[in-house]
Amino acid sequence: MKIGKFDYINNYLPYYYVEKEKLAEIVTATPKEMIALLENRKIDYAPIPSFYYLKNKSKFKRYRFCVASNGKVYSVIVVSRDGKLGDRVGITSETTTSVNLLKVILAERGIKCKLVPMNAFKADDILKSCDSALVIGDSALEARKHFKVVMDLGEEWKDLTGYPMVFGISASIDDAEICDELIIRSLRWGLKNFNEVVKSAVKRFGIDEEFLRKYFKALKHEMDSKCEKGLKAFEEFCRDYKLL
Ligand SMILES: C=C(O[C@@H]1C=C(C(=O)O)C=C[C@H]1O)C(=O)O
Repeated sequence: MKIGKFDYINNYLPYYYVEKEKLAEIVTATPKEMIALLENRKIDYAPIPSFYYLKNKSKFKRYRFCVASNGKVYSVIVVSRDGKLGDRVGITSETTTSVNLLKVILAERGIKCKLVPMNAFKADDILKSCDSALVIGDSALEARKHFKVVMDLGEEWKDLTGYPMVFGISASIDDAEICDELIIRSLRWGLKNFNEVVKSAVKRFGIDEEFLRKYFKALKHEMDSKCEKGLKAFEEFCRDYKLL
């Protein structure tokens, strides 16, 4: 069985044990690439953007492994030079879920601005022609160092609904329960051996250890009843605003 993994630090902990023990073939890709890999049956199971899952529910089975946060997520953010949103918000080419989440948040807050889809994923590039930038994953972690965070979308969602935000959800076309069991087992191993995983990630990515600990603790990787409610609320908002 081939298992997809987001090419982001946010997938490092849950896959650490599987990769260390070589328990499965892992294929890394961006969230958008992952959809194509799964649909073309190049892989058997993977996290995919939750918005895409909601749009194509009948095509997929879904599982417990997810990429979520109950409050601040740190890696799905709008950044700018002056800390203001401005009129033109450039949207990273990597997102499927978060751009729709941003639409919901702006509409709920009554904020009007132009969302500009970009052919770029780094804040540096997006901010050349936009006032602010929605960035995700590792590019967001990098952007935090150089720009001001205008919004953390995990935090905004929690303020709006009281629920966690599920950004990505594991899915398959054919039955892949066995893959989900493996990743959940690996996730639990990672949480139990948190220090080893953090030390290894610091070495690999050269990120500040204190920040990494905070980041890994903020991420939720296993669906529970609160995440289910969060996902349902997101689906309802998206329907209300005709995004789905
Ligand atoms: C939590 C994150 O959310 C990501 C956001 C996605 C999207 O906007 O489509 C897809 C997958 C998630 O990994 C992140 O980028 O760190």
